[in-house]
Amino acid sequence: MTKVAIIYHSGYGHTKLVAEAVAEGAASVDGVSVDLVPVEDATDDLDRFDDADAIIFGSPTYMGSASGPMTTFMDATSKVWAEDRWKDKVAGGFTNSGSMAGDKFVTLQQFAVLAAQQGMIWVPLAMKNETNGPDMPAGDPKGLNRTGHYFGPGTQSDNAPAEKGNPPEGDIRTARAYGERVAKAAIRWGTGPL
Ligand SMILES: Cc1cc2nc3c(=O)[nH]c(=O)nc-3n(C[C@H](O)[C@H](O)[C@H](O)COP(=O)(O)O)c2cc1C
Repeated sequence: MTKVAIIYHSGYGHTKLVAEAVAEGAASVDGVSVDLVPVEDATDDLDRFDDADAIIFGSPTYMGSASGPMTTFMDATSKVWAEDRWKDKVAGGFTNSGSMAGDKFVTLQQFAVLAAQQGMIWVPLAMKNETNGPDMPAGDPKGLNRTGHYFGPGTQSDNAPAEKGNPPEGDIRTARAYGERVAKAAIRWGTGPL
């Protein structure tokens, strides 16, 4: 069994919906089990991820960076770093925010740098923005990767309750596809030392 952990923070529920879509995509791959963990349960229980083959980090973008609870978690992983415990695990990340851009890229970069410090193997989204062709207007909520982030999903929700349609279906589909991609990458990368 290949194990994919998704560690996320969500203050108001929007990023949680994205995290659930990432989990759904990963779980759709044969032979993959998923551990979807709110960051509040992860920071003091880092041993939980010892046997994960892939770890995906998710956070809303708050004030142009990962949220406070997520950066507290990131600091706590220095214990793991000191012992190289996440070295050679596959890594990924996603963020959700209110604006189409909203400085989401900073949050994705934070996750990629965390992965690099931990010696992990980062998996980018590898998905074209479906909404800049002639068939769909830029940013169409039905489109895949409509915010044009390549590091990982950069989804957008309106300042309204988190529910079906907010974030919109295109972003949820993008998140599902990313979960599936990271799970497949974990299978390809393999589980044991060389
Ligand atoms: C403290 C705070 C800071 C925010 N900063 C940003 C920001 O820098 N860029 C942005 O696009 N949206 C920003 N937003 C909007 C949130 O990213 C947006 O509401 C998101 O959906 C929240 O996700 P959550 O429901 O998972 O907490 C901010 C919201 C809060 C509460």
